[in-house]
Amino acid sequence: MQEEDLLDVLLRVKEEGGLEFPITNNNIKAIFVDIFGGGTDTSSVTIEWAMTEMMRHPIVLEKAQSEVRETFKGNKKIMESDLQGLSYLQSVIKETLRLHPPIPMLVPRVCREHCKINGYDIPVKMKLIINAWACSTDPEYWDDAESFKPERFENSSVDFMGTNYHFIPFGSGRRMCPGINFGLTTVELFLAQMLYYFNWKLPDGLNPKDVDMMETEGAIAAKRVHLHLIPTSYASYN
Ligand code: HEM
Repeated sequence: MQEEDLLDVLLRVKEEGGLEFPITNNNIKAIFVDIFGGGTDTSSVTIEWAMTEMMRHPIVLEKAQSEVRETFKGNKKIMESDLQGLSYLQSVIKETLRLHPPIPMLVPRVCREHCKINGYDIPVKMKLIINAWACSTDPEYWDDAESFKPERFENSSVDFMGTNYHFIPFGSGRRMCPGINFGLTTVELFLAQMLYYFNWKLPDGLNPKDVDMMETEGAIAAKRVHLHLIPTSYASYN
């Protein structure tokens, strides 16, 4: 029997009925709009920034590529179920999300209780915007905060599950990103495949230091100028 996908499950639950709040077709459509809206740009932007930072830091690229090629030596395909033990690549992804959180200002909040922060009174119902990027690049919490150093996450317990407030690329609290595992797996699988199957070069002898690092304006911090790279097939995988 064919496995059910998410749409099958939602339609089945709707048909079975018996829920206190029945699911409607409109609810199902809204869920898919949310998933596509929340899940596409965020993941693709993270992949592009990760590749950009690796191209700017050839030693990091070499280390991540060696890890992937060593782990999958002789494999023709890399499957999602094989993604274990790529600890350096995971540090590269964390460091990418630290410097380039795709939604740097998170989703706005409304204050439920009066509070005081740094001497400022925040009244009830005040709209608040949290700058996740400022948190994850704050020199008070991060050594050499503006440098791309995946090694800082090796042997470190800091993670992005929403309780280390200096690193919240997926937000925190009840509106935290529900797609965190899906997003991370997509990014990791894509990067592992790119590093495994291809060698990468910047075009026209471009110096790594000269890669454009400007961001677009808006809710999503994408790369203003897309990264252009030249891939060559890595023959040893077959
Ligand atoms: C690298 C990938 C991703 C990043 C960095 C990311 C980041 C975020 C952030 C920062 C928020 C706001 C959280 C807050 O304000 O506390 C958010 C919300 C959300 N994300 Fe993601 N996301 C990613 C992937 C995904 C994926 C793959 C999906 C779905 C398949 C998804 C679905 C959503 C949804 C539905 C919300 C709104 C949640 C709500 O308002 O209750 N995200 N995401």
